[in-house]
Amino acid sequence: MSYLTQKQAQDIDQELFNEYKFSVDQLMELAGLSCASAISSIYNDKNKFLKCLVVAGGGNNGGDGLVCARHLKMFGYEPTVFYPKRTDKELYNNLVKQCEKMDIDILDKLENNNKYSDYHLIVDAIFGFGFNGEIRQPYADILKEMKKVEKQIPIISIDVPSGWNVESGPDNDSSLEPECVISLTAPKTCMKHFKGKYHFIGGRFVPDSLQKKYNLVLPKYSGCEQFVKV
Ligand SMILES: NC(=O)C1=CN([C@@H]2O[C@H](COP(=O)(O)OP(=O)(O)OC[C@H]3O[C@@H](n4cnc5c(N)ncnc54)[C@H](O)[C@@H]3O)[C@@H](O)[C@H]2O)[C@H](O)CC1
Ligand SMILES: [K+]
Repeated sequence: MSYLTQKQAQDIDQELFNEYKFSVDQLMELAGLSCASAISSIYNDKNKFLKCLVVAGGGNNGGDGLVCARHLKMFGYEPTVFYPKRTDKELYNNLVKQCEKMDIDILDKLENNNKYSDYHLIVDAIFGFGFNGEIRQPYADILKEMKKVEKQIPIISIDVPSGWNVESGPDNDSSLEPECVISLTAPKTCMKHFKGKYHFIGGRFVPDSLQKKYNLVLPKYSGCEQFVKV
């Protein structure tokens, strides 16, 4: 199977926008839908897994999380979004509005009466392939708190486990160990270090010609599925 460097992931992303003329909203919708679909294929028992906390960062990974929350709600879950630093751009403002109109709470803070342990699943949509350097606040503290509950509450990371170096993977004691990762387009090289239970590929929007250009060898999607298990 192919693994992408950070630059390859960014190049493919740019090519999808510039040469293939997709808009970011389109790809984000398919990415978020594939994540919610993969999640519901595994964590399908609503008696055990109902309340989901989607932790969203300020970039497109966070946008995927906002879309994923909306689809989780459609699929019968009770998602809440923790969005500590909102990005004031039309795309993200609209995604927030869509969630609010679907009665999904968007929180700026998690407090004593609303904490990680109140949820059955945590969706990590903080950083994807745009992550670089040392983790800055407030995300450094947030990731530490998520780390504390990862043995009790399954963490599902969208595209890249947040805080991992996109290429070299986990690099310190506070690196998350998600139970499930949904790699979008193709896994990044950090996923060679993944030791969790479930790895999916999602984001079914890469045309054959682009797949050939980058020599991507990936598991094949079946039928009309939005995700494929690795
Ligand atoms: N082609 C695809 O596969 C698509 C994937 N999508 C998703 O988009 C992300 C990549 O999005 P991008 O906006 O480029 O970057 P991120 O969201 O990963 O991160 C940027 C965000 O994070 C901040 N940041 C970066 N480093 C740090 C740090 N060390 N400390 C704190 N904050 C940091 C930065 O300032 C930005 O706010 C990809 O992974 C997929 O999830 C698209 O949705 C569709 C196409
Ligand atoms: K992530």
